[in-house]
Amino acid sequence: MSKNLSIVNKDLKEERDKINFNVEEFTNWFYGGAEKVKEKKYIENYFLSDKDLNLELDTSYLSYKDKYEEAVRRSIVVYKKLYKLHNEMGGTHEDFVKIMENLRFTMGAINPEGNPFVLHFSMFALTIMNMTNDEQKAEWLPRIFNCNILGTYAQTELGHGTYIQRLETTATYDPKTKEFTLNSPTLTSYKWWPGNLGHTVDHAIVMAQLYSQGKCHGIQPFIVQLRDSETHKPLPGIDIGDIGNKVGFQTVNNGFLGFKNVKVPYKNMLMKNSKLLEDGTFIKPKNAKLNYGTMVIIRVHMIIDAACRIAKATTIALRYSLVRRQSPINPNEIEPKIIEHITQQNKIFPGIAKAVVFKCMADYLTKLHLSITQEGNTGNLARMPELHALSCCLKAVCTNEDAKTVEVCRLSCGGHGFLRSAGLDDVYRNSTAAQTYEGENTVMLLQAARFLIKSFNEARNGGSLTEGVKYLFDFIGRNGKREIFDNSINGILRAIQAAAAGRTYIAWKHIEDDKRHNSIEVATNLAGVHLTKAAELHGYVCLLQVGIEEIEKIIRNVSPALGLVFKNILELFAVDLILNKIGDVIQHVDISNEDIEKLEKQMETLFKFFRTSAIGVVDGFDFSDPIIDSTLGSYDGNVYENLINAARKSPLNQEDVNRTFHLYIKPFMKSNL
Ligand SMILES: CC/C=C\C/C=C\C/C=C\CCCC(=O)SCCNC(=O)CCNC(=O)[C@H](O)C(C)(C)COP(=O)(O)OP(=O)(O)OC[C@H]1O[C@@H](n2cnc3c(N)ncnc32)[C@H](O)[C@@H]1OP(=O)(O)O
Ligand SMILES: Cc1cc2nc3c(=O)[nH]c(=O)nc-3n(C[C@H](O)[C@H](O)[C@H](O)COP(=O)(O)OP(=O)(O)OC[C@H]3O[C@@H](n4cnc5c(N)ncnc54)[C@H](O)[C@@H]3O)c2cc1C
Repeated sequence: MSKNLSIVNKDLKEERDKINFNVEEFTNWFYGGAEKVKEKKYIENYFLSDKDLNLELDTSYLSYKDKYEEAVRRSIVVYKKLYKLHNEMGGTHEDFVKIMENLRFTMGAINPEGNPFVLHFSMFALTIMNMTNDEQKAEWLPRIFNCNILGTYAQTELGHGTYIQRLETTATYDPKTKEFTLNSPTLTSYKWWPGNLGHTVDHAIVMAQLYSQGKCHGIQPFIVQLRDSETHKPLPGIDIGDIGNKVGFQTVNNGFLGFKNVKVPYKNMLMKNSKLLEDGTFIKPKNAKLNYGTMVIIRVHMIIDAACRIAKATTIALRYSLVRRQSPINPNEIEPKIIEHITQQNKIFPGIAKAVVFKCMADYLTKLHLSITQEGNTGNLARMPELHALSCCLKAVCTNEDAKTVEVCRLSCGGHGFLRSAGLDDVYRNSTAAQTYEGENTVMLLQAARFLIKSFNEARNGGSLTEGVKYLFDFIGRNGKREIFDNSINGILRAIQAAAAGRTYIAWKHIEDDKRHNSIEVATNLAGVHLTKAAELHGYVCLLQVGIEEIEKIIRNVSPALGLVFKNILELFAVDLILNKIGDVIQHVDISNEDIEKLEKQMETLFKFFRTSAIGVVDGFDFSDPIIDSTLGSYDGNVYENLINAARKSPLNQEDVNRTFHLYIKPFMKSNL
């Protein structure tokens, strides 16, 4: 499945012949074991080989409406097969999760501009699983699982996406009728953005301000039916539609939604956290932020998505760079593969290292999320703020890096990178969307910075700190002295920690100084730029720290040859990071010009070593041709044939002369103006 049968370009073959580690061993690590790789390949093939999907059709040439309709048609083909496969596998919940995990990438190949049902299977189902009581689970989960109802997560409004405390949709409870009445009192209270909302789903989790006994009790989740289950017509009082063309996500069917006196039964308020008694008495949850739980889960999931988008983009950029020849380095020699230009290596190799380190972070964060959620289920919510801060911080840092890296990969493919058939545009659109959805990245960094400032205060007062921020003690302990740089991986980590702690101190001091003339809130706003920089640096500390810990474990468990590749990757990540953050480092670390020159030289040495492993690593990401979906990044490297074949499929090329010639061009040319 992963390799097509055409003859591989000789330049690419020559590269693969030189790989000095076992690519399959790397793939097994990336997907969590040989069994998981087998499963992935099976599931991918199971879906992608279905002729009913009609994947030959290039949907990018279709109209907005046709794209959506084709995406719905294809999704239904997939979901029917999903349930068939699930039954064949044994029908357990674990089987379902296994298929869904693998389907995530396959779905990208099937609906490159987004899945019109993605919210049903992610945020809608997750909210019902995590925020309902037992009775509600029993009522809703089977209907959701069987797709008897389809739903989305409707939180954001025209006027508010970030500051969700000020959402305006109201849900007013009447104990006499035991119903809520939902209203959108203003234009800005219209729900705006929820994926799949426009014309696809018939239900939604709606976040609305709960009013009971004359008081507002803040935003609460309600499950609301929006469309008739037979006719799919909007129910009375529901004003609903699609929000129109976007930068990407064209087939996700993001929608708008307004309510006018819509009645919702008492049992439809999700009651695991906050509770409303039938008489209208409100019972507060243990922590008001428990209702934000679905956002936290999705932010955690977004790290692996970022890793995989980078892996895909670097696969395309590297394979292309190994077959594209241009510009002799020595004037009398043949034109080299463009990867021989060291600037090209500088564009692509650090990206490959980021994909690997982000994958380590995704695994770490998934485990942390599980353990903190389990603690939460026993009533211990102490580590919720830590998880919130970490997931916000890494969501922002990883998706920012993701969008930047994917764009650099596009640029590294020169003009051909600008073609849709190169496959980098959809990856970029998804990356840049991820910078905004599930919490805008600046806002996410500011949330993480709140935790950093609190921890800094704690450290100053001799309190205790969570593991990930203990480096703040080192900064305080140095008492104004700079960290001395040493050129080892741990030395680089300490330097980034010193930069993060130093920037946290600058932000803290800024706030303390401003507090003399302003409120703490105003002072915090004025320190905003420092706060976001501190949180960003903290994100890099976490990535490097987890990267070091995880890769040390990996090296102990893989063959020596692959171990060397991992060591090389970790060093690439670390040296690239410190060189990119050198301004911040210089402020807080005793690092000389010679040290910096040494780091720059080290980067060149690392590139030299990685030059032979790079193709093995990207092949090891194991994206099959249908998933990579790129004229420049196919396994065989036959880019020029792929490009001309793709161009010939342009709708304009289906006839020699376009009608506009006779209609407009010829009369214009003959008119003598
Ligand atoms: C697997 C498949 C994956 C995805 C599907 C793929 C594609 C689908 C595509 C897109 C889906 C996109 C879906 C969406 O975008 S849904 C909408 C998402 N919206 C947001 O993310 C909104 C962002 N805003 C917020 O999250 C909050 O407003 C806030 C910025 C966190 C601020 O909240 P607020 O109540 O106003 O809090 P503050 O008064 O500012 O107090 C902060 C205080 O609260 C603590 N806090 C906040 N959140 C949490 C939490 N979740 N857990 C624990 N604690 C929390 C925070 O730490 C701080 O504490 P202090 O002690 O400092 O006061
Ligand atoms: C592709 C896509 C899919 C989406 N899917 C869904 C969905 O399924 N369901 C759903 O409910 N929502 C969805 N959303 C909405 C999304 O979650 C919000 O757009 C996002 O949380 C950002 O909020 P906003 O649009 O209000 O941005 P704003 O908050 O208006 O941001 C505008 C600017 O203001 C700045 N800003 C705002 N507040 C602060 C602050 N406190 N401090 C400093 N700067 C600030 C931001 O940094 C930014 O630069 C989706 C959005 C997109 C783009």
